[in-house]
Amino acid sequence: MVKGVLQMKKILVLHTGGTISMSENEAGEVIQNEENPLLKLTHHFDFEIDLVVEDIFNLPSPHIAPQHMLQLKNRIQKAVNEEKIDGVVITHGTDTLEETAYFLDLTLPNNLPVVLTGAMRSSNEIGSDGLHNFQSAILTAASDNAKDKGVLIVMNDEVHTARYVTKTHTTNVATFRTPTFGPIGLISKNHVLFFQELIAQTTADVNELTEEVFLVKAYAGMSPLQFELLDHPKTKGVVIEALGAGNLPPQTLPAIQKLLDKNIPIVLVSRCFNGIAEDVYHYIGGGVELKEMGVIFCRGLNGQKARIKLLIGLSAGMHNQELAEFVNNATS
Ligand SMILES: NC(=O)C[C@H](N)C(=O)O
Repeated sequence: MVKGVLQMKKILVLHTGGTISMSENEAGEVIQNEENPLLKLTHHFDFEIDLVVEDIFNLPSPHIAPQHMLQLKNRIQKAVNEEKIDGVVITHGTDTLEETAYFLDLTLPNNLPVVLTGAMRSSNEIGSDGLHNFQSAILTAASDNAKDKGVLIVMNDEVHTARYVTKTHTTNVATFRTPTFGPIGLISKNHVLFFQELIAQTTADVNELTEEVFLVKAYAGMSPLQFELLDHPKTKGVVIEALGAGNLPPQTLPAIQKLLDKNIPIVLVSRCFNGIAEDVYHYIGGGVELKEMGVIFCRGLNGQKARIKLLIGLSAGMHNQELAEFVNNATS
């Protein structure tokens, strides 16, 4: 590098598939492409950022599994160690984007910006949001202010954290929201502006993944049968989206106790869209009783992210108290 000359930022772009890389056919169906249309469109960008582009997968995001997330983590770690990159952008289908983002948030120790984005309208639809979101994600990944903020999601001119963002609408371009406290930043034209940041969390390195961590949702009159069926040698952990502040129908308790007696960790979040689950209610099936039974309360995460956290804790070899503290998500 010549002294006094600013070096161009180098951003690793990993395309994984999703609507952002798809097109609509004549029948109005959204289909996969052999070649990512974004590759042909980047000449529209007028910033000087060196993009190192890789089609790591070409999958609709319902086909993405924790094994793919692990592959992404390993690829990013390799780039950090060997390729002198300044940031990473991952394009991804939106259906499971929050799970991949949170997996990376929990497993990548570095402070480098890692930004995920996607699209709600495919590449040839009127008002397609893919190229714009891609550009915003690149600008964010190249921003010095995006360092040390954990993994970020950039969609529709907003910057959200992997920890608390969620997909809230099936089709609307403003689908990604953080119900608890909103986005942490905004994209205003080509400027990335941050307004708040999260308290740091514990990360865990994983090289292999535990299988069979389940997610179940509670409902009025819930049958204990669902928990009885989970009493299986392959079951490694269960996350329950409980009612309200963290309560369950009383008839489910004996089956849950049986799982706990077998040392299967049971993690509880709320099925509510907003707020945290806590041991507030003291009646049969209330949070106080569930906590006394040994159910782990996970604060503020939704069910799918609590499942990723339990999966990572178990995969990192954590048990009992250590696992409970990791999954609890408490910072005080
Ligand atoms: N908007 C999208 O990307 C949704 C698509 N079904 C996916 O997740 O791959």
